[in-house]
Amino acid sequence: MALAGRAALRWGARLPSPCSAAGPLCRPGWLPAARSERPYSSRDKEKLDMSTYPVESIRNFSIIAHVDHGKSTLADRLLEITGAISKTDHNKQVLDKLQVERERGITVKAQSASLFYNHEGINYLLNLIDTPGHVDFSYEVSRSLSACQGVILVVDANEGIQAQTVANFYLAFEAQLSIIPVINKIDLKNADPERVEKQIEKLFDIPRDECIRISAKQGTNVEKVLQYVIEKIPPPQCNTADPLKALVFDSTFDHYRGVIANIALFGGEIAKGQKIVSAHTKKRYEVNEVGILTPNEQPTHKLYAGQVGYLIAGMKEVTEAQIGDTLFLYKQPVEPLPGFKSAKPMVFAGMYPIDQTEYNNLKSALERLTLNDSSVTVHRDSSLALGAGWRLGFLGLLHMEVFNQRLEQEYNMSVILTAPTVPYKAVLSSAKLKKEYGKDEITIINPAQFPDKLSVSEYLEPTVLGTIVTPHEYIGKIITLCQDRRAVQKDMLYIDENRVMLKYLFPLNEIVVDFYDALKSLSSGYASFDYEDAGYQSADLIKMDILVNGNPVEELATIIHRDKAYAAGKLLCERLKETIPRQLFEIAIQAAIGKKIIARETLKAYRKNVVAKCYGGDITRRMKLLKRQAEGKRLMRKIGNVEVPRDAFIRVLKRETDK
Ligand SMILES: Nc1nc2c(ncn2[C@@H]2O[C@H](COP(=O)(O)OP(=O)(O)OP(=O)(O)O)[C@@H](O)[C@H]2O)c(=O)[nH]1
Repeated sequence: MALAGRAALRWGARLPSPCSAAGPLCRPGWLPAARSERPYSSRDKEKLDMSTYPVESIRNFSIIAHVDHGKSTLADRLLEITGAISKTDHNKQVLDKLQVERERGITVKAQSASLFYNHEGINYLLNLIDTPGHVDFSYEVSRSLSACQGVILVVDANEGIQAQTVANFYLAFEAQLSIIPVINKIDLKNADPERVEKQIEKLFDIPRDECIRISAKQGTNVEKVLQYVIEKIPPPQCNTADPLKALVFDSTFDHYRGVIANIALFGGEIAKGQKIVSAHTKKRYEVNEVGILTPNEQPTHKLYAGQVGYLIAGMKEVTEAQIGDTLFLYKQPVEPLPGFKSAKPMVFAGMYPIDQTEYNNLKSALERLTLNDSSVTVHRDSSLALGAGWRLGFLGLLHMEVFNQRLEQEYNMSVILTAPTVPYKAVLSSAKLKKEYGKDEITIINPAQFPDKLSVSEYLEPTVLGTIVTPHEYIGKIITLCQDRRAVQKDMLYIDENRVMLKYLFPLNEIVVDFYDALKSLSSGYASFDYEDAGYQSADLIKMDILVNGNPVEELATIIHRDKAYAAGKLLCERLKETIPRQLFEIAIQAAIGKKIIARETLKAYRKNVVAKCYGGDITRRMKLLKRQAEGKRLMRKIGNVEVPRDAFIRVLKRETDK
């Protein structure tokens, strides 16, 4: 079932059409004023006429904020005020459609909704694009912004400006969008909107009297937000008389209808039956359906310049509706709009079926899920211990966890994920390797590909510029944590008397796994963190192998900075010792760099008491049994046949053991 359809069933979101309001689905809570402002439709799926909304009446905007500051709650209120959804408890966070979003209370995939609103006698079409707040999904934020002329910047009245508030502000500022600062949660006991206004003025140079104080939860002042949207955000600058120019800013996959592309029209109009061309792939399509999201799909006769909606045109894969692509009419080419930077995977991990007989099912689940999430990269891979699988690239660790959770929940697949690694690089010096790869520099996403030091002139590691916002009492501990993670301080600024913003250059691999957890725990949850790509730097990297009775365990190999190898090797050996069951012979668990052993744990033999029944009488029999047991042990050691149950590796590889 389409996401939109599923959302409608589960949360009762529906259209405020006159007919449905009187029908059996009718619930109290409709806002009568909103009904008359909406273009007439006698049935939900009947096509709407959007020609009554000229460019001047359109406002395209996004809500941006630090995680949990209340974007989705504010979006719900805006949807209620404009009558897009009914005011019931079932309609909490309507734009968070995925099960994982509802369970984790985070927005993963940006969603849009067209709202109809009458202000001072004029009907407006307000296109709201909800965006995710977590750092892993900032790629979604920047592409949502490209379809907007303004943003509502939501800041929690108690927490104040946080790391992602800063990052999101700059995304909007650099895109030259109008910014409406909104201070949310003023109903909280500890709310201090005045302090937050001062922070906004100091950091973003926005006069404090331009901030709106609201409670999205209770609906206080939310109408004022809509008023500001109309007054402060300019309408899009475009013309319906121009040739069609549509920006694809998102796409989803529906099993029945193929790709559904979210588009923003920067010129012209689009309707069913028109032939369109993708500027990126040069492929031609015939439009099957256009419409708006209310937030469910609502077909329209046409979409006009300035409007935001969806398009279905027989595209079979999400890659055909490339995010950032421009669509134009066949034989009426236009200058393509500037595209976006494509999503760059930051974290790679191997993925294997728990049982190899599940390989094909997992393959098709992966294919279907990646159709909906084009930011995941997939390459086939295989491992001696885990069999055939894939190496996947994710935007960050949360993205990896969310993807895994979606595989389990939406496709009923349980998988093994190997230890995450970041994309390292090696500048090759060996002529042989250069010839083999056809280039001088290679990216290493799998420790198995790590080239030997002798064939490399330099290893490089990815870095990020991290922003930390914290109450000042935690600064000391945070600075120690950052230094421990090999980070270099770049800036430090007091945003008010007791809040500090720190900027650090981090090696990416030092923050991907548990940095955020460590930061949260040492600041009692008060410090926030965000980061952006900062290129590569030279690093003393090595490949660390884990050996079990002298045999390397391929999937436990990691690429690591030399200074960190000893501690990491020791930890892995200890963990393995805990997870491998004792056997009839002794097991050596070692961490090694090349031939050099850097850590060792010994798992003592489980000494089966083979002579227990001999009552000390028959010495010959006793000796014979002991000899046989020793032979058994030697044989096992000799062939290195350590019986490690599969789930022992899984427990070591899975991140739960990191804690
Ligand atoms: N007291 C109070 N709580 C609020 C208010 N607005 C939102 N909340 C609560 O704050 C929490 C986070 O709200 P969300 O709307 O999910 O936040 P978000 O910014 O969309 O979060 P992400 O989607 O994860 O980025 C929820 O528990 C809301 O109920 C408010 O005005 N007052």
